[in-house]
Amino acid sequence: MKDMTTPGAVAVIADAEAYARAVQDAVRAAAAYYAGGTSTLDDDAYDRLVRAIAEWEAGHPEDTLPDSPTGKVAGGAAEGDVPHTVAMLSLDNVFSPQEFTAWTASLARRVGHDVTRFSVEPKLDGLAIAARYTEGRLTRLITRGDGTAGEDVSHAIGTIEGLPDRLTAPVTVEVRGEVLMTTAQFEHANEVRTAHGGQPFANPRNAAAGTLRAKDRAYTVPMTFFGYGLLPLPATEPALAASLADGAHSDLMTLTGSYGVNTTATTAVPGTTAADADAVLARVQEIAALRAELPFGIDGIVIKADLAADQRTAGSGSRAPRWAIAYKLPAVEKITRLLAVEWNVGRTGIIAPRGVLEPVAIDGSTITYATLHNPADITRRDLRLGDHVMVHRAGDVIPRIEAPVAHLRTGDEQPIAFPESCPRCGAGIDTGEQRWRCENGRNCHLVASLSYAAGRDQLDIEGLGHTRVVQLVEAGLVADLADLFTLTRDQLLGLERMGETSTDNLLTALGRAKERPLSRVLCALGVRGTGRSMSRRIARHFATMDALRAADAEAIQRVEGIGTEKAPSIVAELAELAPLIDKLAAAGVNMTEPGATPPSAQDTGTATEGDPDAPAPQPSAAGPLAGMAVVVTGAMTGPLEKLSRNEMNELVERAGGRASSSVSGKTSLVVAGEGAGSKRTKAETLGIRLATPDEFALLVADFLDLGE
Ligand SMILES: NC(=O)c1ccc[n+]([C@@H]2O[C@H](COP(=O)([O-])OP(=O)(O)OC[C@H]3O[C@@H](n4cnc5c(N)ncnc54)[C@H](O)[C@@H]3O)[C@@H](O)[C@H]2O)c1
Ligand SMILES: [Zn+2]
Repeated sequence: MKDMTTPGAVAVIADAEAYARAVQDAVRAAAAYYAGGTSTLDDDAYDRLVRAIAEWEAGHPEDTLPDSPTGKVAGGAAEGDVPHTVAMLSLDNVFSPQEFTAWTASLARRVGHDVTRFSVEPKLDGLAIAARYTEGRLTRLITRGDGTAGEDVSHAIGTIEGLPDRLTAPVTVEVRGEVLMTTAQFEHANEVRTAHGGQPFANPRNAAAGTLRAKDRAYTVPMTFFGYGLLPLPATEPALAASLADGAHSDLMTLTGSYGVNTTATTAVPGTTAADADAVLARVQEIAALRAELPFGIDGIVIKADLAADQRTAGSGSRAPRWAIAYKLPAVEKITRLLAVEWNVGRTGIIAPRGVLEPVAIDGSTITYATLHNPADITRRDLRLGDHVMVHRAGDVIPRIEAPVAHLRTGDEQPIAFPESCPRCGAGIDTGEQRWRCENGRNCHLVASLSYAAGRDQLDIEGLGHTRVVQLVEAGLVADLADLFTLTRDQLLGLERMGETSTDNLLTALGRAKERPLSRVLCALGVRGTGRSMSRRIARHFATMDALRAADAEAIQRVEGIGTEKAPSIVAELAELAPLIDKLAAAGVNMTEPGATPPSAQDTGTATEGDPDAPAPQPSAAGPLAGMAVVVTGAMTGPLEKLSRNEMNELVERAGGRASSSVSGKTSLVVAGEGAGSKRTKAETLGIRLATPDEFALLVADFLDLGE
């Protein structure tokens, strides 16, 4: 049972000792939950635990512990010293239309006839409170406590919207209802609380519970009340007392509203009445559908026999009335772990953190990401990597991380690193606002793609660094890759810090870039799923951009490493890039791969002849590496010293081989330079041919200076 505190752990109780521990865990969780602390369990986990406890108790009634949560209001975790005149009970639950229909049938048996008037109200997710009015004046606020007595929280009078200090009539009555925080109130409360150095609350319910019970706080934060009960007090005027005792629930709510108190009737999903189970279920669906848009949380729908006579006949148990039921909606909050934080750059340059979660099922879908709003929010909530976090997801709303469950920290949690430069384009970050923004703003994406295209492994345009790219974009001279190649001398000279020499150097570099092989151009275009080596393979296979663009998905699949999934997306992306490719070609950019020949008609996939199962044609079947899979590892020396790993791979492919990064049984040759480690060892174990950089240079000597 050690796992009991682990969220999501399924509780199966094996023996008396495990049972005792389960009871203790549940009592501790409930105590935190009702006091506004952070429970280490989400509601589903708590409910599972209590169900397991109840199951064990059913088999061992004589061993049931007195502090067991079963059958008690608030699981026995709350208490108080102000007695209630009438017990304040909890509610039993149903989870499906079938269970609900079964409940109405059992209710009908109890009262001796079909109930023909139900009230249907949202189940507000806050905490129950009794508000005592003496001659129209609010005199006392009491929590539900253990159901028979609650805690006096009158200090909160005046901080709860919808619960006026004075009623519109001088009546002596008790209004019962739910105190909650709306989403807006919750956000405000957490801001105020953290500004005072406190830990943020996990969720609005938690915040309402904590706020209501806190005395002598340096600040107050507003909450909201919605009434769902009206009863007489000992001092109530007898005629009123009698009419309250006999009033239908829905009529009492109308009366409560007329006193000036908020009721569920004033919510976006007002309480209504329904004549039978089908009508109730239809209303349940309506309320459930609106859940995600409500300005406050609901965790279900409460259905009550509306007429006082039916309520009286049905009666109540020790924990819940028999004339009312909660139709529970799926939990929208679960506890899971925060594994990593990613920083995504949006269209306008906003840099937003996103939490990567240990996958968790919430309301039928598996959640793996959740928004973290902004960096200030992360700091404010003191979130760390590895933290258990409460994740909230309702409807189609983007899941969000609410708060860390600080109790579950092990000490291994790590601080979350904030980026120092834009993760997409590398520019500085404007951190002046809550939401961080790339200094390139809307140009971020363009700057990033141009900088990438100009990079050493792509078009290798010397002198076109990040700053220069930003300058060109900001001056409005370049709106896409092709614009680079039509820049004029005058345009460049017109830029700040751009003298004659830099201008001429850049123009020369651009001229050289136009001559790069097709593989480099493809890579520069940044087609998804085609990195450097894939671009090389495609270029060698098709030899010309025209041949490539004429190819359909089937033809593209003939390139080794391109499967049925990648092929169509490459075709689609090339079609999307068509205007840019045309523009590049018109600007004089080379669109052919030296040394390669276009596939013959039967290889384009459009022809009907040829064996469709034939293996992909090997690139440059003639080279010394024809048909070989080559892995390069370690530092190159001798004539190969200056070559980057990418250039080495290009060399391999020019010589007819296929460059690969990992050693396997299919590897034909491993070029092992200085400091080659595990790949060399693996090659030796597998008996794969090894070559030193010098040996390899000799082998491919004819192809060595073919490049740029
Ligand atoms: N996470 C934890 O550690 C933990 C611990 C204890 C309890 N819980 C959760 O609390 C729930 C059980 O709590 P409970 O017994 O306090 O209450 P409940 O939520 O099951 O139902 C009873 C309560 O519903 C409220 N309510 C809202 N709208 C109402 C309406 N229109 N009419 C009447 N009542 C309305 C009242 O406050 C009433 O007391 C479970 O869902 C459980 O998961 C969680
Ligand atoms: Zn950027």
